[in-house]
Amino acid sequence: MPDEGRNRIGILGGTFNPVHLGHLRMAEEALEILSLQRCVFIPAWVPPHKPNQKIVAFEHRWRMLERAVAPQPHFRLSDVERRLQGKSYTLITLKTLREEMGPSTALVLLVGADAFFEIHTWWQYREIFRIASVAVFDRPLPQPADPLAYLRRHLSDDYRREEKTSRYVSDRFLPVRFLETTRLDISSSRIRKKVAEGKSVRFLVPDAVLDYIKQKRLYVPESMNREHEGG
Ligand SMILES: Nc1ncnc2c1ncn2[C@@H]1O[C@H](COP(=O)(O)OP(=O)(O)OP(=O)(O)O)[C@@H](O)[C@H]1O
Ligand SMILES: O=C(O)c1ccc[n+]([C@@H]2O[C@H](COP(=O)([O-])O)[C@@H](O)[C@H]2O)c1
Repeated sequence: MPDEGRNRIGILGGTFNPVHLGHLRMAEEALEILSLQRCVFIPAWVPPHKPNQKIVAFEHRWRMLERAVAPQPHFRLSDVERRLQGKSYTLITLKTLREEMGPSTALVLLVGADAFFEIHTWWQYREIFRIASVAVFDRPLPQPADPLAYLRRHLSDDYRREEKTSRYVSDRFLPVRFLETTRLDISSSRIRKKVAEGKSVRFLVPDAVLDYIKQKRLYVPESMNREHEGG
């Protein structure tokens, strides 16, 4: 179904371990550039591709997101992946949201370039491109990637660049857009590392998230937490 006249909702899934200003800026720019009604943040219950990573409890990631998202009128938080349990496959999430939101809503999946160029490894990834259009956000990548070659190789060789809109379109799948957005070289992994080393992460996460990290002593090595408890 074409997007015209439908509510357009941005879907930003992630581990959010923790949520940071890169995520929030991504949602803010998506609202503006893509004329979205709102942007929904979806913390993964079990991120499918991070099996060996130490991830803080869903409850902590949720509470940090609440603090980051709640003050923003066009941002929402969804517990759909908590309700679904098991591994958080994006296709299942999108299908569930489509049922919940109904056909008058057009879903726009928001992903960073690092995640996008791995999307061919996601579960039944082709189906994702039938349910949601995709918007890709600039992020420094280890190697330059060619969007058209990638789409043709992994999805359909009829993908082409529409000059007027600069979207990549196909007769079989929904459009994909690469956005020129503010590049913020902020990542959750770098934030966790800094906290573990006792360094400041102020101005990388919202103050309310920083307070939560400090209060719960998240990302601090176990040994230091033991020292803390011991006085
Ligand atoms: N600074 C950023 N700029 C653009 N996109 C981002 C940025 N940080 C995260 N994203 C995107 O947001 C989504 C969720 O990211 P995620 O929660 O895994 O954060 P992360 O910073 O990439 O985490 P980690 O460093 O632990 O891998 C992904 O699509 C990711 O590409
Ligand atoms: O569906 C999949 O197979 C799949 C594989 C890897 C990542 N994802 C989703 O991509 C989003 C970003 O994932 P991550 O691991 O970079 O935080 C998050 O919503 C994940 O659930 C989804």
